Amino acid sequence: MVIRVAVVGASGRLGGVACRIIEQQSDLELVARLDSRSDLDEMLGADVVLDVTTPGVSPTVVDHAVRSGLKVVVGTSGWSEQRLRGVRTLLAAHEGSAVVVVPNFSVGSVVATHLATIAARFFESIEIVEAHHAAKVDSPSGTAVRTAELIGHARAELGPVVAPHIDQRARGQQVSSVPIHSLRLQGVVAQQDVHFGGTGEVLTLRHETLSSAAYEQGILLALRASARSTGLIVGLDSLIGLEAPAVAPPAAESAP
Ligand SMILES: NC(=O)C1=CN([C@@H]2O[C@H](COP(=O)(O)OP(=O)(O)OC[C@H]3O[C@@H](n4cnc5c(N)ncnc54)[C@H](OP(=O)(O)O)[C@@H]3O)[C@@H](O)[C@H]2O)C=CC1
Ligand SMILES: O=C(O)C1=N[C@H](C(=O)O)C[C@H](O)C1
Repeated sequence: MVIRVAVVGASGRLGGVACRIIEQQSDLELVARLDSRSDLDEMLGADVVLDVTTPGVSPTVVDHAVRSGLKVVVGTSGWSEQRLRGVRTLLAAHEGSAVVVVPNFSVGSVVATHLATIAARFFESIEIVEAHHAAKVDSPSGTAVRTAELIGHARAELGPVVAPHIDQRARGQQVSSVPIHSLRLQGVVAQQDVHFGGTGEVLTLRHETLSSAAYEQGILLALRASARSTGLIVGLDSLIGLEAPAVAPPAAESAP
């Protein structure tokens, strides 16, 4: 079966990558390319909508797609736990729909975040430093927010991390108690370091995106999974054989 895909945000950096690789697949057909001048109804001939827009626009795209009976893959950042709660409510009223929210399409990033959730139990001093290209409009990154949320969940029984002097602006923005520091630098694609401080030791988990080619495999995985799934899936974890993050109620919500 050929999966018909509409890309919203097709004229953007990630949208361009997505359109190119979708067109190279025999089981995917790119049926619509939408940008900021498009009418969202242009997505209606598709089976799956890929949203790669902006954090402000993304909820409208998801809402429109789900209410139109389409499945959605969301690559756009900004989907914190709070925002995901709204999707759960929306999906409950639209049985058969699927929303796959992927904070990071890079497999290495998913593995790094998974490792961070393991390390989180062994350190009470944890901070994230993320760096992105200078054109990125949002901060902290969606990946960093998700990583912090999952660290917070992994430490649910241990309590918040220790973040001294957090009232000082240069100490970062806290998400689930974890301070996040954002750099926006020319020359960078994307990088995230999660630092774990212990007694006489520091563990650092670094993931570096060297080019947008890192997103290609994950985009295809998510598109194919969305077509055969119902409910909410967050992250590529369950699609690459890692245990799905426990932050969202898992089994009842996804059926890939
Ligand atoms: N999950 C992941 O692995 C990755 C996620 N991202 C995220 O994806 C998102 C997009 O990133 P990037 O491609 O760099 O951003 P760009 O700024 O390059 O592209 C944004 C796209 O959104 C479109 N757009 C803006 N407003 C609307 C609207 N109202 N309706 C429809 N389309 C609209 C723009 O269209 P126009 O050209 O007309 O303005 C453009 O095509 C960001 O949130 C980013 O963080 C990025 C890389 C990887
Ligand atoms: O804007 C980007 O470039 C990226 N955005 C995502 C994020 O906010 O985490 C994913 C990746 O880091 C690239």
